[in-house]
Amino acid sequence: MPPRTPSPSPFLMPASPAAGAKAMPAALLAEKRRGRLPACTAAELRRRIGGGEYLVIIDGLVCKLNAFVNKHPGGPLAIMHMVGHDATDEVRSMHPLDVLETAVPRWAVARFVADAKAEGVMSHVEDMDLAYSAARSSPNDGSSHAQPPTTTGADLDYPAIQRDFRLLDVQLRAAGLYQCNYSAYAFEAVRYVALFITAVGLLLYGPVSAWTYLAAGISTALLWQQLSFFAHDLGHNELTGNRNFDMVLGICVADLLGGLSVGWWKKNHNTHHIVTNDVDNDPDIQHLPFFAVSTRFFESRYSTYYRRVMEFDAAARLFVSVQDKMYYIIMCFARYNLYFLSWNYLLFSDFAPFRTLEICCIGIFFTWFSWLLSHIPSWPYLALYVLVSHSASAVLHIQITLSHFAMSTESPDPVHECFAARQVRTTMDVICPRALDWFHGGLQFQIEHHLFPRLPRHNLLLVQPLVKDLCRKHRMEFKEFSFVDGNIYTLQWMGEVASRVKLFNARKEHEDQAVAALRKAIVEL
Ligand code: HEM
Repeated sequence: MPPRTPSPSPFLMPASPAAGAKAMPAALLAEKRRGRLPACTAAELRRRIGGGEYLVIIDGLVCKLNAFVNKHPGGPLAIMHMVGHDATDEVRSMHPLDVLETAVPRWAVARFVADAKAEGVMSHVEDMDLAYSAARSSPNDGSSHAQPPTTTGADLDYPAIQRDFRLLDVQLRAAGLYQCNYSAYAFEAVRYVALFITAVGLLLYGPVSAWTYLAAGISTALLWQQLSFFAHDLGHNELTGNRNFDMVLGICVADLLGGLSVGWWKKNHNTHHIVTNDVDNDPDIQHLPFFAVSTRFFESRYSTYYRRVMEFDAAARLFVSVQDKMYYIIMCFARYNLYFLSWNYLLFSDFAPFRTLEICCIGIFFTWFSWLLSHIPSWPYLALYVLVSHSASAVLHIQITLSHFAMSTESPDPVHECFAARQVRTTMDVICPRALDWFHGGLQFQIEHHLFPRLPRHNLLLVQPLVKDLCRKHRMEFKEFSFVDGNIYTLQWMGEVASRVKLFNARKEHEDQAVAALRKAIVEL
C-alpha cells in the first residue's frame, strides 16, 4: 500500500465564512510549508526519537521540539508526555487557534506519512524506553488489576470517534460557543461579593458567639469554593482567551483571596488534562500514602510528575486499607496540604512563570487573613472559625475528586486510543438541578470540560447533549451520577481497592517468609 498523507484536519478548515476569511492565510501558509517538508514514516520517527529527538506529531506535521521544550509557555512536561504521539487533539485542547496555525508549523521538520501499519496509531513509542511518553496510558494487560465496571468495549472505532469529535469542535467554534458569556460572570461576581461581605462582616461586627464563627467559617469555605471555580476558568483562559491577563486575574483571585498558588494549580492541572487518570503521570490521582484509586499503586510506581517513587510502604498500606472510611475525614484537611504544595512550588519549582507576583500576593493574603483573625476575641472561637472554614472546604475537594477517582485508569488500547475516547473513559459528569449549577461551578460537566477545556464554563450545558450523542453513536459509556450516587459509587470503588490491600499484605507476608527461609537455608549451607 502506498504511504498515506493524513488529510488536513478540520481545525484548519474555516468554520464560517467570517472565521475563514481570518483563518485562511495562516492555514494556507501551513499547507504550503507542509508540501515543502520531507516525509517521515513511523519507523523513521521512532529511529529519530531513539536518537534523542523530541518529535511530536501535530496536525500531520512532525515537530522537533528540542530547542523549544524549555521555553514552552505550557512547561516542558506537557511536551515530554507527547513525544512520539499524535498530539493534535491535546494541542488543540490547550492552545488558542493561532498557536496551531502559526506557531506550530514553525517547528515542523517533516510531514508524517503513515504506512498501513501505523494508520490510526496515536502512540508510536509505547514499547520504547522513554522517561515520559512511553509510560503514558498504562495498558489494561488483563492482569489481576481491578478496573471500575464500564459498558464501553475495547472494540471502538477510534478514527471515527476522532473524526466526529473534531467536527464537533469545529461546530462549537462556528456556533460561537468559545465566546465567554460575560453576563453570567456578573451574577457570579455578585455571589462572590455577597459571600465576602458576609464572612468579613460576621468576623468584624457579628455578636460574639459560636454561631457567628460557625456561619463565618461556612461563608468563607463557600467563598473559597466559588473563587476556586472562577480560578479554574481563568487557568484555562476561558474568560478572555489572553493567557497573561487571565493568569494575573487568577492570581488576584486564588493567591490574594485564597492563599493558594494558581501557578502550582495550573502546572498540576494541565498535566492532569494531558494524561488524565494515568497512574504514573497524573498528579490528580497520586495521593499516597492516603489514597490509591488503582491496585497498580501497590507496585510503588514512579511518578513522572513528582519525580520520585510513590512508595506503597507500611503507612500507605494502613491508610489505603481504610481509605473508603477515611475519605471524608482526610478531605477535611486537604486545604492545609494545598498551602504546603503552593509554597513548595513557588520556592522550588523550576517552572514558575509568575513566581515573584505569586509570592507577594500569597504574602498579602496571610497578612490580611491574620489581621482578620486578630479580631476574633478568644482562642476557642478562633480555632472554631479556622477549623470550620478549612474543613468545609472538603466539599470542593470531594467535588474535584468525584469526577475521576472511580473512573478507568487503564486503557484497553493505548496505542490507538484517541484523545476523545480517553477523556470519556476517565471522566464522569454529575447530574444536578439547574438551580444548583452554581454550587458545582462547572465541575458537573466534567466530560465536556475535558473534551473542550478552553470552552467557557457557562456554555458547557449547551454542549452536553452533543457529547452524549457522540458517545451514543460510538458506544462509549457516558458516566453520570447524582452528587449523592457519585459519592456512593466513588466510596464503593475505593472500598474495593482497600479490600485488595489485605490480599496484598497476605501475599507480601508469604513472600517475606519465603525469602527469610531461603536466606536461612543459604546460611546453613
Ligand atoms: C510546536 C509545538 C508547540 C507550540 C509552538 C506551543 C506553543 C504554546 C504557546 C504559544 C502557549 C501559550 C498559549 C497561550 O498564550 O494561551 C502554549 C501553552 C501551552 N501548551 Fe503548548 N505548544 C506546543 C506544543 C505543546 C504540546 C505538545 C503540548 C501538550 C499537550 C502543549 C501544551 C501546552 C499547555 C498545557 C499550555 C498552557 C496553556 C495555558 O497556559 O493554559 N503544547 N503552548
